[in-house]
Amino acid sequence: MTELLDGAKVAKIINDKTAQRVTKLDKPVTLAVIYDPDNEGSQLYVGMKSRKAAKLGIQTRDIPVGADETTDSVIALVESLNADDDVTGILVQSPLAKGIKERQVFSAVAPQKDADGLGATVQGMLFGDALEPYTVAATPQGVMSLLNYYHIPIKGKVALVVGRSQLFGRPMSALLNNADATVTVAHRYTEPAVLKRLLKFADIVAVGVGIPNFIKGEDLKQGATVIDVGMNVVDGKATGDVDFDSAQGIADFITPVPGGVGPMTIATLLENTVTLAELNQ
Ligand SMILES: NC(=O)C1=CN([C@@H]2O[C@H](COP(=O)(O)OP(=O)(O)OC[C@H]3O[C@@H](n4cnc5c(N)ncnc54)[C@H](OP(=O)(O)O)[C@@H]3O)[C@@H](O)[C@H]2O)C=CC1
Ligand SMILES: Nc1nc(=O)c2c([nH]1)NC[C@@H]1CN(c3ccc(C(=O)N[C@@H](CCC(=O)O)C(=O)O)cc3)C=[N+]21
Repeated sequence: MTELLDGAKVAKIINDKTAQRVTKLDKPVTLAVIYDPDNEGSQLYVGMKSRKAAKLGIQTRDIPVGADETTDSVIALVESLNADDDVTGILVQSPLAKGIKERQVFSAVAPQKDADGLGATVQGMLFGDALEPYTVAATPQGVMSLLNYYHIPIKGKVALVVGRSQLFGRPMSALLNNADATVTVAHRYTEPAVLKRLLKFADIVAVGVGIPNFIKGEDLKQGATVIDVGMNVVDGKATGDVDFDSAQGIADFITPVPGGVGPMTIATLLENTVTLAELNQ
């Protein structure tokens, strides 16, 4: 039997707590969101984030940054938000317009305002398993919350992360390593035959590559836990990177798309934002 990891359900629990925490603060909580207005995905996801934030009592300040901007001008914008006492957290929605060096912009966000956990300082703290509080990238942190909610064992397990982006794969592998899994990271240059062997060996598989139905059930280990981060549109439908139907009966646990990792990402971003408000009040 394959059980669903219900991200929509767990996100609601986190969101209810976040809304409660917001009411206990004496200052408004504001998330500034920098995004490319010409990118359809960004329009969609930024809209979803802003609507959910409003429901939880978090204000958002959506700031469009188009192709006429430069890396330097966007960094200057981030620096003005770093210095703005009315801004609690900053999110730089990926991808920015071509030509703007995204990772430089991520790293311009002050660590105490890094709601999405993508800057070099907080990613370094994650890599070093730092003892001080720091924010972690919303998507992989949301995956950890989901695994923990369902009491999926991580310590001593074999984990395979497919993809190594700043947003997902790199921080996901660090989190699983910090949680005492044995972690392998696969990417574009991983030979397909090698990937197959790694998949057969992995107790936990977390996939974020952006290729619909890239991972087939037959390649998984019997009893695996499968985390599907992929968010592709096929025939107008949200479709993951894992072939959901063929994983039935093979995986013990799997996240659905939609209703899995996506809602957890948004809930974690807003949870991070209120945490920053509490730490910096
Ligand atoms: N549900 C959610 O909350 C979120 C969903 N997403 C979704 O997750 C997916 C990935 O997003 P993101 O990480 O930002 O994407 P990127 O394009 O930044 O990264 C994709 C990664 O996949 C790797 N890759 C590409 N082709 C292959 C292959 N054939 N075999 C193995 N690895 C491969 C790339 O390797 P290399 O580094 O070598 O190029 C890269 O590391 C997308 O569908 C995106 O929409 C993303 C963030 C949040
Ligand atoms: N700095 C940055 N941080 C991000 O976290 C980030 C980003 N950039 N760029 C783009 C990706 C994508 N992303 C999603 C978030 C929620 C859903 C989500 O909630 N999806 C719904 C379904 C939506 C639908 O049906 O279209 C679900 O899975 O249930 C999806 C995708 C965050 N991203």
